Amino acid sequence: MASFRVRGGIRLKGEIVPQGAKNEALQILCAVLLTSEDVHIHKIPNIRDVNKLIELLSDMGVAVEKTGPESYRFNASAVNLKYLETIDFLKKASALRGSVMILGPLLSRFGKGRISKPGGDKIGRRRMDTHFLGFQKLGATFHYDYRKEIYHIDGSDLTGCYMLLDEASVTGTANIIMASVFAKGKTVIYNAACEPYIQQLCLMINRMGGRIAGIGSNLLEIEGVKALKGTEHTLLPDMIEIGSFIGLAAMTQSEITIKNAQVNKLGVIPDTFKRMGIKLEIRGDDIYVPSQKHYEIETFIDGSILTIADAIWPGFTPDLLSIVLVTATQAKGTVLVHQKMFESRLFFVDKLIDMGAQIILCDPHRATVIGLDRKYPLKGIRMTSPDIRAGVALLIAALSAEGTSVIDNVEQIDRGYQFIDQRLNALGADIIRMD
Ligand SMILES: CC(=O)N[C@H]1[C@@H](OP(=O)(O)OP(=O)(O)OC[C@H]2O[C@@H](n3ccc(=O)[nH]c3=O)[C@H](O)[C@@H]2O)O[C@H](CO)[C@@H](O)[C@@H]1O
Ligand SMILES: C=C(OP(=O)(O)O)C(=O)O
Repeated sequence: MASFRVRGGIRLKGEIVPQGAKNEALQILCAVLLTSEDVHIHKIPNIRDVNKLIELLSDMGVAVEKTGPESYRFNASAVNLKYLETIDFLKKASALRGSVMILGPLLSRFGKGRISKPGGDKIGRRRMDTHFLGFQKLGATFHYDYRKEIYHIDGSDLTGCYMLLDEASVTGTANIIMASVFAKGKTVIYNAACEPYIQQLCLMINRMGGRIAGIGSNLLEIEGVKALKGTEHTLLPDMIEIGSFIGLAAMTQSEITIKNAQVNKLGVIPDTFKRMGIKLEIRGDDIYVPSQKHYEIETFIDGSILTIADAIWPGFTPDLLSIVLVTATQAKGTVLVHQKMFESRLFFVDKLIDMGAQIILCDPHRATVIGLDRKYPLKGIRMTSPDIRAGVALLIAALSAEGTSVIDNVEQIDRGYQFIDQRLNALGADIIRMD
């Protein structure tokens, strides 16, 4: 288990380029299974979850060639379906959440798929009903082996249909889109997730010869095609990393320019941080965050306490609420953070409270933060990173704190943030990785 030793209280300065998006990468990598031709992908982040998925694809027989520092070429013309029967496959697939999205392409191209219960953050119940209900509507049969925790899916003759998803699941929507690209006739998916990464997946499939309409909305229409060809695809910058850098800059009074942020794809993220009083300047496609001693959280127009809550896109992503929460600890004012989607994602606040933050955990979904307005700095402590985003929230807290902190279990952070210690040290931070 690796740890970070962090000396806090240093102001950072400089430019940082966001990595390619983790959650887009996981969808796009699974989509290489849809064709026997080459798929060339750029801006692939060098992070644990993505590397594990690439390794899994390679073990499945996908030819993987690294063509540049952040580029890979994939060819899935010789997928070894026998590998899906092995313990090794089940073990590797269950190491991350994103692996669940190999099911859709396997089902549509080979008529069957199999996967063990996927991993990912332990942030509450993470059901997958939407995925399997969608596959079943297309005509697939589904079987769950409770004892072994293995999902089996079969269906060589999928037929397009109308379906209203029970919830706008992100990975569920990606899976059903990929399952339906070769289905006979038209598939209509209503209540589809429509975040930029899903849009990117649809655009990529259309470049491969797919016929998806309604991209960007929650009503997708997919005309089945016989086959898909190869393509080239560049991932978007990671919006969660961008939001994390905004919070980091505010907390540490740093002057940071986030380069090439594709600002028009960030939805309400910049405005949400602005409502916390953080000054941001959009300069071309960069986000400039000046060094700010104070930032004051707005109230609602009627004077009541601001609530920042997650919602499906175009709402505010749940993956940034831990960052909002930590950033609020040094703001002036009060905010209610409402994590509606996940039920175990706010428990990390006990570490922030130990550091001196004023937070009331109202219930598993809601925490009220009373900002300290820098009257007292947080104090460095030893802590463990419980999940990827809480891990980065703790890192931000440690960077702003007085004294030294140690964060254990930083493998959680490495799941989603590429060389974060080195990249922040390049801006002046003092983070030492201890293996
Ligand atoms: C690999 C990947 O891409 N992971 C992301 C993906 O996970 P993932 O696709 O697993 O998450 P889902 O969108 O399925 O659901 C997330 C949570 O929100 C709940 N829910 C979802 C939709 C809805 O309309 N109502 C509702 O309550 C679900 O029950 C679940 O508890 O999307 C989540 C929600 O943006 C992100 O936190 C994860 O980082
Ligand atoms: C929850 C997350 O990841 P995963 O779905 O892979 O667990 C996340 O990226 O914040």
